[in-house]
Amino acid sequence: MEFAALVLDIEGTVCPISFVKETLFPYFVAKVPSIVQSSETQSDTIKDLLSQFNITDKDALSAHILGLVAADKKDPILKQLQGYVWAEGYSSGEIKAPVYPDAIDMIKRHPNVYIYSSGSVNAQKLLFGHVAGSDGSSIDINPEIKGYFDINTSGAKIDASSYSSILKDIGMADHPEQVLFLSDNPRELDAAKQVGIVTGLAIRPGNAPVPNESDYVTYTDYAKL
Ligand SMILES: CSCCC(=O)C(=O)COP(=O)(O)O
Ligand SMILES: [Mg+2]
Repeated sequence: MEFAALVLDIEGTVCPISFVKETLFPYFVAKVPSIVQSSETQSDTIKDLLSQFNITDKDALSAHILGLVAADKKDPILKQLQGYVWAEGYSSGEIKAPVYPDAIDMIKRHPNVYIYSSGSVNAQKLLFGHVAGSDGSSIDINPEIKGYFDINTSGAKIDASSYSSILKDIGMADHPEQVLFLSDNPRELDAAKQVGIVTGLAIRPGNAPVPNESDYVTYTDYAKL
């Protein structure tokens, strides 16, 4: 096996960007106004997250949250809140995650797979716990994943220090050259490369074009990983 550990981004790497932008985000956006308006009756977790925005006026709070989503801000409070709201959609069966079949195979095949996404760890576990099967069923591939990292546990994905922290957490601080990080975002790859991690640029339908694509090792599928 070429790499001792794989660290995988989610959006644009193991599932299409369209799933996040056209399913997950709209589901959340549709729920925000009613959740904010009825915040007193929400779970303690949601109440606590809403209070962390420090905006008391409900209309202003809704507008703020919706603005963060529209701008695709990787805000740590927003990202946690989204996970709790998506939970309902996953458990009702309304949301199933279209993880690429070759990504599922890679995750099942490789013994040391870790996830690092801006989506919260809670949201990551929901996604991998409700993967769309070819027969319309929902598959849980969490047992195949060794660990999860997000911007709360490890920091922003464009900061090199986040990758140092992950290397330490997965016991690979002395062997970054044995770790492969896959992402569709070259800024994330550049940050990981700074600490010696090997990087791979995911090229998938719907991903943003990367003008300097030839500077990266590219993967259009994960059959060889
Ligand atoms: C649990 S994935 C939800 C997707 C999401 O909220 C997001 O911001 C995707 O970011 P990524 O780092 O996976 O590109
Ligand atoms: Mg991504």
